[in-house]
Amino acid sequence: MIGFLGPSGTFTEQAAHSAFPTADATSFRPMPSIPAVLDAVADGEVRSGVVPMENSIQGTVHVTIDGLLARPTLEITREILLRIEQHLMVLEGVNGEQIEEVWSHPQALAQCRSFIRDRKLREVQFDSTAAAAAALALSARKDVAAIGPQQAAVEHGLAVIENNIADVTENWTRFAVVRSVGTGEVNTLVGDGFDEIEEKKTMLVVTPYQNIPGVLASVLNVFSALGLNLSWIESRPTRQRLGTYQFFVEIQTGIETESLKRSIGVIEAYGHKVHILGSYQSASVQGR
Ligand SMILES: O=C(O)C(=O)Cc1ccccc1
Repeated sequence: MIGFLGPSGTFTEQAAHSAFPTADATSFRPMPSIPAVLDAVADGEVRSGVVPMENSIQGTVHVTIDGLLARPTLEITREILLRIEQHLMVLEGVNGEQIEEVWSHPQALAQCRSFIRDRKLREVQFDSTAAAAAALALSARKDVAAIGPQQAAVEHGLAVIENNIADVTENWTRFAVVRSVGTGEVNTLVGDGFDEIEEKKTMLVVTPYQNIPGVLASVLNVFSALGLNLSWIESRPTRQRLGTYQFFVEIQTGIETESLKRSIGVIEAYGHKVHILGSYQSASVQGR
């Protein structure tokens, strides 16, 4: 079973199908929210879960990475890159002039900020793009539009009245495939829907021993001293004290690389905690 941020018609559903192209339709299970997907994987209710992690316009999906921090038994096994196109959809027969309010996932709303501001629309947040589309279909409201993928309109019987309404046309989202640590599913590397496989990457969560000045720099210096490239970095509050952070660091090499193992050893010797969140193939962009 593969859990994904549902209902049917989400971008995440496309990412899930692209991660598991040979799985049959009954293997995919829509879930109502990102935490629900992560819980289902942590509880063993589904073997894998697919969630959005980062967007090229809007940045990190904090619900996802905070959810990973809160569930240390989860690991990332794959990343999927998907090109995103946001469309405006309404009930059959409604036209653009009637719209006063837009419904969608916060990331989708943020990607269409100029469009929403120009038209002076109110925003209402939903757990996913397709959840907004489904709610609109049920509500029968003529003053509301949903924002999301074409597929959300198809699945929920809405009409797309405007295409490509995001602020930037080159809009990419990175999704993570997660599973419970040690459940034995092997990273499948070739022939599984990727156009191209490049290199490996490793995601670490570093919890500093003390949040002293320069702690992040000292950790990053270890990677640079050992010649390792970083592809992503993000800090999140520890939730214990204002101004204290944990760091996500994604390194452009696999966990089996000697210099990475050595870096982790040095950082741990400083007294910091290092959690390996996953080591996976770096995905090239899909859908070109
Ligand atoms: O998968 C979806 O449809 C979501 O609601 C999450 C999302 C939102 C915007 C871009 C990519 C994924």
